[in-house]
Amino acid sequence: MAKKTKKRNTKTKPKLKSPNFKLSSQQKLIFGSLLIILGVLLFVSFLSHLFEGKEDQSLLANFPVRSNEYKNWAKQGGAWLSELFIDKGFGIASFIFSGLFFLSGIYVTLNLKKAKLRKHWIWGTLIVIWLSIFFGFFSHKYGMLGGTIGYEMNTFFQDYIGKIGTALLLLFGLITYAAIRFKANGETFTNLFKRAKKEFKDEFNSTKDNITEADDVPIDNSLTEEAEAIKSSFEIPLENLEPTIKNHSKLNPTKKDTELEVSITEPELKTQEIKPDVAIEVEEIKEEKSERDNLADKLVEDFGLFDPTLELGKYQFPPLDLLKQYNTEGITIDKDELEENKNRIVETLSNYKIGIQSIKATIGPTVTLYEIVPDAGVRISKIKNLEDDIALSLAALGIRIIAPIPGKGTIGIEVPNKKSTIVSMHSVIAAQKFQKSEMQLPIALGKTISNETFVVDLAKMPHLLMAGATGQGKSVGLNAVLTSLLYKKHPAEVKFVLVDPKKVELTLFNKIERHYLAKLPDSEEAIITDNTKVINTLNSLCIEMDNRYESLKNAFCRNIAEYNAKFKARKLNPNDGHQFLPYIVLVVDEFADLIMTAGKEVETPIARLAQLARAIGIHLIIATQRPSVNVITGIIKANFPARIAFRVTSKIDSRTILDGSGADQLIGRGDMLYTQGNDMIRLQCAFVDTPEVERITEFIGSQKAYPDAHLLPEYVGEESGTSLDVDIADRDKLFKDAAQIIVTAQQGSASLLQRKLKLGYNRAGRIIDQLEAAGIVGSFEGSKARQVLVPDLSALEQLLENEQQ
Ligand SMILES: Nc1ncnc2c1ncn2[C@@H]1O[C@H](COP(=O)(O)OP(=O)(O)OP(=O)(O)O)[C@@H](O)[C@H]1O
Repeated sequence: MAKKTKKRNTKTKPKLKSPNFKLSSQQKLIFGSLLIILGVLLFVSFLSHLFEGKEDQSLLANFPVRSNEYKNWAKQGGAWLSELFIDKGFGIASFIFSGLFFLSGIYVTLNLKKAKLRKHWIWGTLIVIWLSIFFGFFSHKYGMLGGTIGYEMNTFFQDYIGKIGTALLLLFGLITYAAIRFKANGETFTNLFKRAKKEFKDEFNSTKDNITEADDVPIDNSLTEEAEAIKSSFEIPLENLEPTIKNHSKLNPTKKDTELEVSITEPELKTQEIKPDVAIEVEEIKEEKSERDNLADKLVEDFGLFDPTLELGKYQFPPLDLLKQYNTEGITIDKDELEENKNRIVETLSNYKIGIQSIKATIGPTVTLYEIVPDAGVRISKIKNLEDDIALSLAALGIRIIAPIPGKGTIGIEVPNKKSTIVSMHSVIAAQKFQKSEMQLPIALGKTISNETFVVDLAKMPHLLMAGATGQGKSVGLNAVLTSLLYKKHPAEVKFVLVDPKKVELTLFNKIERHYLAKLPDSEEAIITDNTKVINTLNSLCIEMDNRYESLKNAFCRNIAEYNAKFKARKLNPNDGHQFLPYIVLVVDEFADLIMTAGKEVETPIARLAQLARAIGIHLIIATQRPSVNVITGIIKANFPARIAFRVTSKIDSRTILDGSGADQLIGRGDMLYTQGNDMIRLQCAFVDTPEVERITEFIGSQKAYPDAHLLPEYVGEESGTSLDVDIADRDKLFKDAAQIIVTAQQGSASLLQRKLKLGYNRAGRIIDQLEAAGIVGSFEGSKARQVLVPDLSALEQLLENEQQ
C-alpha cells in the first residue's frame, strides 16, 4: 500500500515542481556576470581581430600551442573565438552576438522579463543572418566581411536566383523586418517619403526666404560668399531675381515674387490642415499590483496557466457513437388518441359542471399534457378537490392533474401516451443544451414534457436524493448521471466515490478506477460494497472536506471554483500544500440498506457532508428504494433540496420524497418527477443500457490512466486501535522529522505526514502511533485531527532530550 501512496505522490509532483527550476538571486548574479564578461570578451576579441586577425590566422593552425605569440588582445582564446564567429561564421555581424551575451547578462542579473530577452535573441540572430548575407553580397569588394556563412549563402542564392534576385531578396528581408518589428505598413513608407519631400521643400523655401530677406538690406555690389553659394545651388530662381538684387530695390510684386510668397504660405496652410489629425497619445495607467500577483503573472507568462489535465493530456472523451440510437425515438402524433383523450376530458369535466374555454395538447415522450382554460368563474379549488374523481373517470394509469400550472393560470392534465418513446442517452448527450453548457457539473437527466432536453448542474443542486420503488428506473437514472459527467468532465476534474451494496449495479465502473474513481488508501477495490467500509469512506470524505476548507481559508477563497481558478492562475503555491481540487461525487445506491445496517454512524457524516460540502466541491447522490421516514430522515431531507422521484407505490412514500403527492401517479420505466425546492417537473429519464455503459467504461479504461485511483485521506477507524508501548529504539527513522512537522503545523494528522514526508499510509499511521506513545499527539478523535500536545519546537526538543536521559 505504501508503494501505492508513493506512486500517487510522484504522480502530482512533477507538475507542481516545474516552477522550481528558477535560480536563486545569488545564482542569478553569478550566471549574469559570467554572461556579461563573455559579452565583453567577445567584443574585445572581435575588435582586435579586425586589426590583427590576419597575423593570428597562420598561428591558429597550431592551436593550442602555448608558446605561440598571438596578437589578439584576448590571446589564443580570443583569436580562436574570432575565427569561429567572424571568419568561419557570420562575419562582422558577429559583433551583435557579443552585445546579446552582454544583454543576457544584464537581464539575468537584474531578473528582467525573459520573454523580452528571448525576443532580443530571435531578432538579433535574424539581423546577424541578414547582415552576413548582405556583406557576403559585396564579398568581391570587401573580402570576408560577411564571413563564410554569408559568402556561402550568397553563392547559393546567386546560383539559383542571380545577383538581382539576391539583392531583391535582401530588400524583401528588410521590408519584412520593418513590417514585423516596427509594425510598418505602406502608409509608413509614403509618410516617410512625404516627410522627406516636405523637408526638402522647406529647406528650399527657407533658402529662398533668406535671399529675399537679404534683398531688404542694402547690398554691396559684391555678393557675399553665402549668396554666391545660394546662387549656384538655385540657378533658375536666382537668375530671375538677379536684376532686383542688382538694383537694390525692395521686393517688387513681380511674377516670380508672388510665386515666392505663395510658396511660403503654403506650408503654414498645410500645418493648419494637419493639426486636427494629430492624435493625442494618452499614457496608459497601469494598475499597481501586489508582489504576489506579479509573481503569479510572471509564472503564468513563463509557464502558462496551470493545466490540471496535462498529466492525461492525450485523454479522449468517449465518442457519441458508443451510445445507442433507437428507431422509436422522436415524437409521433396520434391524432385519434389526442381526439379521444380530449373528448374524455371534456366529458368528465362537464360531469362535474366544469366548462372549458380552450384546450391545448403538448405531446411529450411518455405523457401528453392537456392544458385547459376553464370557463370564467370556475374555482381552481373545485378542480383540485375533484382531482381523484377526474383521474378515475379518465380511467388511465399515471394521470396527474396540476391545478393550476404554476405561472400560467391554466389547469394541466397529464395523460400517458399509448405508445411511449424512449429518450435515448444519445439524444440528450448530443443536445446542444448539454454540449454547450457552461455548468460545473452538467447532468442531462432526460426530456421534459415539451420534449426539451433537461440539463441541471449538480454543483448547484448541490446534493441529489433519488427514490423510487424497485424496477422503476433508479439504476438507469444513476447511470445517466454518471454518463453525463463522463462525457463532459476530464478525469482530472471530477472523481467518483461509488457505494454499491447491491454489488452489481456499479461494478462496470471498476474499469475506470484509475481515471475517475476515488478510494481509501488501504482499500483494494474502489467501488465500496461492504457497509462497514462505507463508514470509513464517509469519515474520510469529512476529513477531505475539512482539509479543503482549510486550503480555501488559506487561499481566501469562498468556493472551489474560485480556488481552482486562483490555482490555475498560479496564485497559490503548491509548496504551501495547495493543489488543484477535483470535484468529488459520492454516489450511494441503496441508501436504505446502509441506514439499516449502520444507522447513526452513516447518517452523521452524510448529514455533515450534506450541510457543509457544497462549497468545497463534494456532492452527494443518494438513491433509495424505500423512501420511508426512518431512511430519509428530517436532517437528510433538509439538506437535499434537489430530489428525483421515480414511481413509488404509495402516496405516503411520495410525500416523504417530494413533500407532496405525484410520484405515486407516475407510470414507471424512467417516468420521474424532479424538484429543486419549488416547482415539480415531470421528466422522462434518459435511458442508458448496461452494454452502453460497458462500452464507455471500456473506451475510457483502455486509455492511459493515473498510476492509482484518487486517494482520499486516511481515516483510522476505532477498530484499528493503537499500541502505545512503542520502544524508543524501534521508532521510525523519520520520527523526529515527523514530530517537527506535526508540532510546526499543530495538526496531528497522518495525511499531513504522508504529504510532507512522502510516506505511505501504513508508515505514516505507525509514526502517528509512536508520536502518541511519546506524548506528542493526543489520542484518536474520529474524523477530527489529533490534538498536538507540544506547543512549539523548543518544547519538543526538550521532550526528546528528556527521553534520552
Ligand atoms: N429511462 C428509461 N427508459 C426506458 N426504460 C427504462 C428507463 N429506466 C428504466 N427502464 C426500464 O426499467 C427497468 C428497470 O430499471 P432499473 O434497473 O433502473 O430499476 P431500479 O429502480 O434500479 O430497480 P432496482 O431498485 O430493483 O435496482 C430497466 O431494465 C428498463 O427496462
